[in-house]
Parts: sequence; C-alpha cells; structure tokens
Amino acid sequence: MGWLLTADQMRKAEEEAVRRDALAPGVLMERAGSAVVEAIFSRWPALAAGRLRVLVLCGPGNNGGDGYVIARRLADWGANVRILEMSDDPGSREAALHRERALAAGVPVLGIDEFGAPEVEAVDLVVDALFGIGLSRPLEGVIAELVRGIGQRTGAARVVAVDMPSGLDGDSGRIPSGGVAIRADLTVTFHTAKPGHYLARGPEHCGALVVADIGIGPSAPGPGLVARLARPDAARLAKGGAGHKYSHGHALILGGPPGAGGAARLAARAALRVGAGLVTLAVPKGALAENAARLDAVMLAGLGEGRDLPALLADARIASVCAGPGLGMGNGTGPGSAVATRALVGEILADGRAAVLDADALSAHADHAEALFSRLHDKVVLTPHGGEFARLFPDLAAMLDDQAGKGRAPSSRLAVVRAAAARAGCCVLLKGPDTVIADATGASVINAAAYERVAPWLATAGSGDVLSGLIAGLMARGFAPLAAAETGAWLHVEAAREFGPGLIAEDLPEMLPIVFRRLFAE
Ligand SMILES: NC(=O)C1=CN([C@@H]2O[C@H](COP(=O)(O)OP(=O)(O)OC[C@H]3O[C@@H](n4cnc5c(N)ncnc54)[C@H](OP(=O)(O)O)[C@@H]3O)[C@@H](O)[C@H]2O)[C@@H](O)CC1
Ligand SMILES: Nc1ncnc2c1ncn2[C@@H]1O[C@H](COP(=O)(O)OP(=O)(O)O)[C@@H](O)[C@H]1O
Ligand SMILES: [K+]
Repeated sequence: MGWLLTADQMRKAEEEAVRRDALAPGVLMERAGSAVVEAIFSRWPALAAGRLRVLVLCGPGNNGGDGYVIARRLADWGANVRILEMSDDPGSREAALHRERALAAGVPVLGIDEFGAPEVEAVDLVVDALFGIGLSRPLEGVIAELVRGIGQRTGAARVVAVDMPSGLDGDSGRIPSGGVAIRADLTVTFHTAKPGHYLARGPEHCGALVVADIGIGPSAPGPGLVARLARPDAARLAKGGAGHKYSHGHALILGGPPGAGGAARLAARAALRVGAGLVTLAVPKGALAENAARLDAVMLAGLGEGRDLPALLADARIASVCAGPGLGMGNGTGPGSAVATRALVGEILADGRAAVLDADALSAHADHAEALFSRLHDKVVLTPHGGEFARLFPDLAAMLDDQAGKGRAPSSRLAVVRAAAARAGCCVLLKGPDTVIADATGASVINAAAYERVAPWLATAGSGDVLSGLIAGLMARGFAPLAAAETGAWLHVEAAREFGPGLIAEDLPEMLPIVFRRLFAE
C-alpha cells in the first residue's frame, strides 16, 4: 500500500508485533540487523569476494542495537569488523543483549574517540547505526565531527545507513537546524519507508533505499493520520468500451490575454491527453485569433468583460475548471489584470464546480488570502509551487525555512500541507521533487520524484501548467480532488521519465499514451 509510518506510528507497530507474536527480547533487532547484512551483499555482491574490512558505528539506543547485530553477523561471515560505540551501556535491554553477543563473538569494540586511527579509517564499508527514528536533536560536538569525518576520511568506503542516515529527521527528511547528517550510499529501513526517506533532504542523504520486511505483519495504517506514496489506479484510469465523449467529462480551461496564452494551452492539451472527453479553452475575446491559430482538438470560447463565464458554466456538462496558468497579474481592471483574475476565480468558486486553481489564480490573492479561503470548497485543488504557497500561507511556509525552530524537531512538509488544506478547506498540492498533497480531512500523499523515479528535467518552464491541466482533466473524468491530484502528479513524473533528458513542457502530454500503455499492460 506504500504507507509511510512516522517514528511514533512505527514504535506502535513494533510494540503490537512484539505483543501479538510474544516475541522474545531482541528478536526484531536480530531480524533488522540480518536484513541489513542481506541488503549489503545483494547491492554490492563484489564485497563478498575479498577480505571485507568494516567499521560499525553504534549509537546509544536501539539503532545502535541493530549495529551490534550487523557487526556480529558480518564477523561470523568472515569480515574484519570493528565497532565504534558511543556508550558501553546501551539504553535498552535489547541493545545491551546484542552488545554482549557481539563482544562474545570477539568483535573489537572501541570508543568513538578512536576514530582517526589508521586501521579504523582503512575500511571498505561503514555501517551507520548511530541514530534512527529516535533522533531528538541536531548532531553536535564529537558526533558531528565523526559524521563529517566519515565523509572525508574513509575515502571510497561504501556507507550503509541503518533505518535513517544519522542526523536526518525521519518524519520530515530535514536536518535539525545547526546539525549535520550522514550521507549514505544505501539506507535500509524496516517494515515501511518513513516520510523522511522521501521528503526534503531524505533522498540526497539516503542514497538508495531498501525497505526490509522484519515480520511486523500487515502494514496497518496505524493510529492517527498516515501518509502514503502516490500510486495510480490503473483500472480507474482506463476507459471502458461503452460511452461517448460526454461520458468522459468536459474540462474548461481559462486562458490569458493576447500573447500570454501558452500556459493555458499546455494545460488544455494535458487535460485532453489525460482523457477528458472534451476540452474548451476560454480566453479574452482579443486572444481568440492567436489561440485559433494554435488549437485543433481543443475548442475555443471567447470571454468578454461581462458575465460570459457564468453563461459558459451554465452548461451542466462542464465538469471541471482550471484557472491560473497565464491568467494574468497585471495592473488595471481589464483582461489579464489581477483584479480580473480574482473576479474570474470568484465566479468559478461561487459556481461550486470541481476546479484547479494554480499560478496567477493563487498569486492574485496574495493580499486577499482570507477572502479566497472563505470561498474555497471541497471540490477545489490548489497547486502552488513554493513561492505561491508562501504568498497564501506565509506562516506555514516559514516553518519550512531551514533556519526555523533551532533546537526543535523540524516541521514536516506533510504537517505543513495538511495545515494549509485544513485552513483552505480544500485539497492542496505543494509542488517540488517531493510533492505533498493533502485534503481538509488530513488524508495525504507524497509523490516523490526520487530514487528510481528521479525526474530533474521536470524543472522546466510550463511543466506546472501541464500538471494543472492533468488534474483538471482527471476531475472532468470524475476523479475526486485528492485522487485527481495524486494521479496527475504521478503521471506527470512518469511522463517526464518516459521522455528523459531534453524534456520541455510541450513533451509531457505527448508521453501520456506511452505511460498509459505501459500501465494498462501491467
Ligand atoms: N524497538 C524495536 O523493537 C526495534 C527498533 N529498531 C531500531 O531502533 C531504532 C530506534 O531506536 P530508539 O528509539 O532507541 O532510537 P535511536 O534512533 O537509537 O536513538 C535514540 C538514542 O539516541 C540519543 N540521541 C538522539 N538524538 C541524539 C543526538 N542528536 N545526539 C546525541 N544523542 C542523541 C537518544 O538520547 P536522548 O534523546 O534520550 O537523550 C537515545 O539514547 C530504529 O531506528 C531501528 O533502527 C529495529 O531494531 C527494529 C526493532
Ligand atoms: N527537481 C525536480 N524533480 C522533479 N520534479 C520537479 C523538480 N523541479 C520541479 N519539479 C516539478 O515541476 C513542476 C514545476 O511547476 P511550476 O514551478 O509551477 O513551474 P511552471 O510555473 O514553470 O509551470 C512541478 O510539478 C514540480 O513538482
Ligand atoms: K542510522
């Protein structure tokens, strides 16, 4: 299901499994450590060929406990292993038990101040078992020095992080203000991935990510709100044999004044490609000629300065509206002005139909956020990028500032977007490589362009306009707001990956047929 458990939810899941299966102390830790060893050899089979030199860094908690298991298992296998530990008196019974076993197996255990000795630095593999989901503050002092030294002084050694790269907050993927974090080549986590593996600095510090099953059982959503990774519903996306164009919905896209129509045309094409039965682009009358020269399957309508939009919306077959890309932020009151943009958004929201508000539709409300929130309803999706988000929700955006909250746990993008959705009373999608989507009930999804889904070529002008068109097209097809946002964001990244380097926004809709073909064949 792709659930992403927070530290608290993970602890509850572990406790439940221990109780349910009456597990002896240390059994889960044994499984966790063994899973890491398995992942190491599966990722780097060549390491099994020679005399492997390993340095295992053990912290004072259960993450360190996993480290003692890994050290013993690798030593049993024949590796030359040394442990550097933070404490000779681990904070849990399980970790103490596994420390004793590692000592009994003859693994040399040194204090962390031994880091710097030549034989300690000359290793092939570093295992980072300092801190996992129990990180409670920034790494400082000797530990921070050790973490910096690992990068600089162990040369070409591979670094594997146990559960989380130490120093990285598992709920947010951020490094607590003033701290540092391990940069791993591989991170092995247990039961489910955690939000921090996908958010903020997570992917950059984790390297590659493996989620190991340690027998905690079915990954129940657990208490409280649980986020998950975005995934498509292929059956819902496919079209049935029956039906005609109107059964797949009519999307209305609003476009801007003459010379500013590209963004809305991109959105319109995306809405059509994602399967809306019909798409109409409505533009100021002065922009009709320009758009007529550029459109075929997308239909055109002209908007005067009167009540033309409500007249258009009187057609009950129009199932969704997209407003914002290129709509205008100019001075004055004519087409393309911020005043006109706010008036159009007001009419759309008063109508109550499913709608995507993006770009200028958001920015035009920078000084009118409360008025906007009072009109939003649960059929709306807002799709801000970071700058637009900060214009509407400055206090929430400030919580994501790297300098914010020194000494406190860093705020998570998930919590911040959930708070924005609750305030706005609608679905909010905050764009980025770690796109977060939440609705007013707190339901939330992360669509990460990370690991095997990296899509750096999406950072190109107009790609956000395509995303809003995808979501509008899906809502025209009857997808609920959160599902439309999730599916649109997922398809957006897949389309970018399908095209690859050299991608420009125009390419994205054209990749959808290939993405669909692959998805429906699976
Ligand atoms: N429970 C289970 O059955 C299983 C758990 N598993 C494993 O346990 C891990 C979670 O273990 P955990 O809860 O003990 O937390 P952990 O990450 O070891 O850190 C806590 C310790 O670090 C300390 N500390 C924190 N921040 C610090 C800082 N900046 N600088 C210095 N010290 C700092 C903190 O001290 P305190 O905050 O109390 O002062 C405390 O002593 C999890 O990630 C997984 O690997 C698996 O084996 C599966 C079975
Ligand atoms: N490095 C990246 N990796 C993956 N996706 C990215 C990256 N940078 C930006 N994106 C995506 O590209 C889109 C950019 O949208 P936006 O900032 O609105 O651009 P524009 O206004 O030019 O259309 C968003 O969907 C965002 O999630
Ligand atoms: K770790």
